[in-house]
Amino acid sequence: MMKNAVSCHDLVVVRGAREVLHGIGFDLRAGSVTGLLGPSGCGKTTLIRAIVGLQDRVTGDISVLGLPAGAAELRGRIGYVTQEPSVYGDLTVLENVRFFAAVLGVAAAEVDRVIAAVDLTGHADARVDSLSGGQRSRASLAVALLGSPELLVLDEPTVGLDPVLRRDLWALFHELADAGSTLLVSSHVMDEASRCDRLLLMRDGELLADETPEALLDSVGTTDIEQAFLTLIERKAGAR
Ligand SMILES: Nc1ncnc2c1ncn2[C@@H]1O[C@H](COP(=O)(O)OP(=O)(O)OP(=O)(O)O)[C@@H](O)[C@H]1O
Repeated sequence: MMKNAVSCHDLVVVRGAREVLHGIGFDLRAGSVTGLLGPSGCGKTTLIRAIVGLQDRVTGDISVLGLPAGAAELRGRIGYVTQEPSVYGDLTVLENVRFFAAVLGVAAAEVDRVIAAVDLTGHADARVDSLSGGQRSRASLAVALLGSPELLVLDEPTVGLDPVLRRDLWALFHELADAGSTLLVSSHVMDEASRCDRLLLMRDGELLADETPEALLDSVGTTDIEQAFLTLIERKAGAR
């Protein structure tokens, strides 16, 4: 089995007139849930877009499931959920999922499974534009789960969700990882960090940490991820 689902080295990305990622490197172990955490604007979405092969002006190496990021053979092997819902508002949840299953050539039996996985069975016949924001993002997630992709990249999937749904979604992420998928989940909510197998902490286009939550807390002698993040920022400023 492949050890690393993603390997990045010396990743630099320029957007507009600015360099927004400044030489990032890390590996994502296959079958794990990695949290990509950092404040708004630090470059999480840019990094995610580079991994899924959608970002222009990328230099450095990114290997995804053993292939260069963006390779045509990766289509169907990666599920990507953006911050914007990617489902049609004028179709029901069921119609959306059936449509994307047909487009992707995924067995019809998968449709009910992915809707149940995101806990939308009770809303399967509701039009997406009548759902709450959190329900809409779960409908997008259901589509991303079609075909059981080996790599799932989720950009802030828990924004706006209540604590119970957040807990249930994190439980789902770990079930998917236990079944062999690799997940990269971005968030700017630090308290989600403890739910991850591993953390990438970002700030201003750089990685401040690439650790397990426990190792990160130990290394700065705190029990609070937010405090750990602040300490790392101070250490970095002191080292300059
Ligand atoms: N289309 C663009 N053109 C130029 N610069 C951009 C563009 N999109 C984003 N940026 C800049 O790139 C930087 C990283 O943005 P990015 O969206 O990756 O951050 P983020 O960490 O995902 O933020 P958020 O948590 O708010 O989604 C920001 O400084 C942003 O202003």
